[in-house]
Amino acid sequence: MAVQLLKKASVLVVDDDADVLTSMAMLLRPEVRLVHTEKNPERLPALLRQETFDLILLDMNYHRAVNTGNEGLYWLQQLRKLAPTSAVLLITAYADIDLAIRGLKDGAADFLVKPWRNDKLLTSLAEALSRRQATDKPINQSTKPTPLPLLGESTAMQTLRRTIEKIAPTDANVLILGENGTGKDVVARLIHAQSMRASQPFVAVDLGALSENLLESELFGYVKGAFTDARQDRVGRFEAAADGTLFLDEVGNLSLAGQTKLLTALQQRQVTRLGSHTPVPVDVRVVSATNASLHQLVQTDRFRKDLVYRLNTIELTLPPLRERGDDIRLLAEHFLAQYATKYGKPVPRLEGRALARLLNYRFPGNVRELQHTMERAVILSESSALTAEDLVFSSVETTLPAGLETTQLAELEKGIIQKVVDKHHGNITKAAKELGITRMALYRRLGKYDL
Ligand SMILES: Nc1ncnc2c1ncn2[C@@H]1O[C@H](COP(=O)(O)OP(=O)(O)OP(=O)(O)O)[C@@H](O)[C@H]1O
Repeated sequence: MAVQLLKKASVLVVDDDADVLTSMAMLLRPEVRLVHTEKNPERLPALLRQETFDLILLDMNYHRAVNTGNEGLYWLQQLRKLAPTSAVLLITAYADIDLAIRGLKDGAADFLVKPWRNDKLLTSLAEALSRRQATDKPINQSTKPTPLPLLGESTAMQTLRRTIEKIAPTDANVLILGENGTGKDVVARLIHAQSMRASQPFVAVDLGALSENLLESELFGYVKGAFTDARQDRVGRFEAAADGTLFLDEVGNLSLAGQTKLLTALQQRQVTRLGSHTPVPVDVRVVSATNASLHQLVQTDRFRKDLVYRLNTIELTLPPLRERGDDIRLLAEHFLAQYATKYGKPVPRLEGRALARLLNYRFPGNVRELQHTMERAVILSESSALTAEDLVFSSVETTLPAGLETTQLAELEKGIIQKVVDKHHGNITKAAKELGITRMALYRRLGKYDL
């Protein structure tokens, strides 16, 4: 049945690598009804106005843009508007699996890791088609992926959920603070889903991943001819989010120049595309998030106070996972069940010593780190019980002896930072990633400890 579906399917492959397009076309042509390849994603709007495809294979990395894959996420969002009935499969490099998972949350049907296995690719395509038929409705319908649940029964999480219920419908701008992986993205989506704008777009922009010169064109768009590569008009994220919610992630990473541009757009409630002189009014609700201490950045003149006031009409702070008590167990069991289902295994029982290890660990990467730890453990576990040995943490584990003094803690932190930075030969981005903190936070600590 799945094979028959595939035979009738029309497939669009979008990748700026001509070799990939050629090999995809060769592989797919005998298996499907029609294959169309496209090297330039900018041409998608025109193409999709004329033709519909059952499946779209979308590469996540484009060489022309900064290689963060966000170009891929951007096009995924566009595809959900341009081709809401198509199932979109992402093609990604192994290192970008997190991004692909984000893509799944944003409505992609599945993802494939390069280099792909041909049989696996065909199976994924067939499965995406049958899922699409089974639901009998567009897979990527509208711009509203169902928000993920915000789990947790700790007092902090219960209060947070009540606050979200209260503030979501108010249209006030919300600033979400919290360490990496504490659930800021989940909260932003929940606010949108519970707001009056829920049927309108939710558009996320990762400001931490945008270089200074891309910032304006990404946020405000451009008109044809604004710069060499601007071959046609393109809307920016502000306009794409019109009447909906604009989620500014990692807002603490904005340069001062970027802050001024953002503030002007928010104050005037309008944007001017690069190369144009005509401002366009836009009505967006802004939800922003950062793991930096914005207030500290304000004190040291690295973040504009007036911009903070624009963003933080309501301020939410997500507690680190290590302060959420029994939520660690609750979330661990949730992820165990989730990944056991995903990988077709029976749900393993969490052994007492494994739980103790989880409760003792600091989780610098918070819920995301717990999630990855559980996924890895499910994949690797070979018995019905998950033992302490099955847990592999992605950063250095520190079991703190009782009664440890603050100075000792600082020494310990210094030692860990030194170790991880050395391990990555001074590569701050990689070291910060392993430590589960932002680059800025790592720089601050390097300064603090004189490293
Ligand atoms: N309370 C929660 N319940 C269930 N899943 C959660 C919860 N909090 C976070 N997660 C999951 O943990 C992962 C990380 O969450 P999220 O991306 O929202 O964190 P974040 O604070 O935005 O991270 P970053 O600062 O790195 O952007 C996601 O997969 C999310 O679904």
